[in-house]
Amino acid sequence: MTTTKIAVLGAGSWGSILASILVQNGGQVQLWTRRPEQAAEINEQHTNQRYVQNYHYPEELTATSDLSQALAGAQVVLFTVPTPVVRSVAQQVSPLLGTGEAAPIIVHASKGLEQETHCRISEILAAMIAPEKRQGIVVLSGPSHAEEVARQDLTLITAASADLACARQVQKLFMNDYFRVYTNTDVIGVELGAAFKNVIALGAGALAGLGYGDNAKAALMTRGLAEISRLGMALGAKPETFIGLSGVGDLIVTCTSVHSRNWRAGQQLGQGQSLEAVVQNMGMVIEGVKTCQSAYELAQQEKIEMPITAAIYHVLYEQAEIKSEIAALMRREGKAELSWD
Ligand SMILES: NC(=O)c1ccc[n+]([C@@H]2O[C@H](COP(=O)([O-])OP(=O)(O)OC[C@H]3O[C@@H](n4cnc5c(N)ncnc54)[C@H](O)[C@@H]3O)[C@@H](O)[C@H]2O)c1
Ligand SMILES: O=P(O)(O)OC[C@H](O)CO
Repeated sequence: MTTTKIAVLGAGSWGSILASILVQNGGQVQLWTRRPEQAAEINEQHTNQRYVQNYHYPEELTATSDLSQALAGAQVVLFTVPTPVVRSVAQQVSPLLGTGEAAPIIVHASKGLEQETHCRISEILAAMIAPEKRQGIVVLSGPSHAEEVARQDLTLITAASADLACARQVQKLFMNDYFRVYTNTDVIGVELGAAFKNVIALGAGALAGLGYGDNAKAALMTRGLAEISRLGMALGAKPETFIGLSGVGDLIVTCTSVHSRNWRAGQQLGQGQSLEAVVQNMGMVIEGVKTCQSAYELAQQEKIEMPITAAIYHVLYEQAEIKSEIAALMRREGKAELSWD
């Protein structure tokens, strides 16, 4: 069996742990970080303390701050940088890729929408990397906190692509006894479920920060899923994708786990901290903050009712009080639960 050469771009919590799985599964991995001192820590100490505490990376994992070295001969290129920088990283990557037979499969595992354009990440990658420089584009998504994957807790995710053969290749690369991957062809649904659940998780954290209980959490998740599905379907997603791993699965984990940066950010907002302080103190990406603006604007554009997303937008971008937004949501006129009733 030949070894697959893989470049993982972005050495934060998710990129470094996905790189670790790929090495454990026999891949030859180059992990790229823009910071040479982080590459040195991973190569020499086999740690990445700022992002994943108390974890020892496989000694075969090599990190580099040289992008051309990371990409040399790569058959698979996995983007794991935060959504706001995907475009600029892809712009640096594109000239360094081979063409035809030498073109890699492009994979991404980021969860957001570009704030200014509302683009999904696969749309950004397709725009920045010419068709002859890629075999296909695959999205990896699902309920998966890096901290739990690091301790080899059981994790199930989805590899979605319009090109099912590429999705299957990526599935094979990642599958092992604790990490199970399903394929899906609904790229739009998988990417939108991943992006929008982060917005709802901010709300779930805010409820917890204010002291609300499990009834409120379940209500928010259920009505949040209704919003995600409504907007997702208007944008071309298949409804069944939202009851899968990248939909309700990821919504559950992000709205209920203390590992979630989005949930923790919401909790801190609920406890009265300012958004600026929360973002500054997190030190890691909180995708839901910027994606909330895209979701809000897309809902207006598509004329889709998304009252929870709108309430979160008002809190994040218009300095609304969380309690007044909750009161306004509760006082909305009575509705039928299902839109077809
Ligand atoms: N952490 C998780 O458990 C997890 C799980 C699934 C998906 N994701 C998604 O993966 C993506 C990355 O998340 P993360 O948790 O690894 O974030 P993180 O904040 O832990 O790490 C982000 C990494 O990107 C790097 N980076 C930032 N700007 C950059 C730039 N301009 N050029 C190059 N590198 C840059 C940072 O230095 C850092 O190493 C997000 O979209 C997130 O939603 C995360
Ligand atoms: O820490 P979060 O909130 O970015 O969530 C991480 C993953 O998306 C959970 O599946």
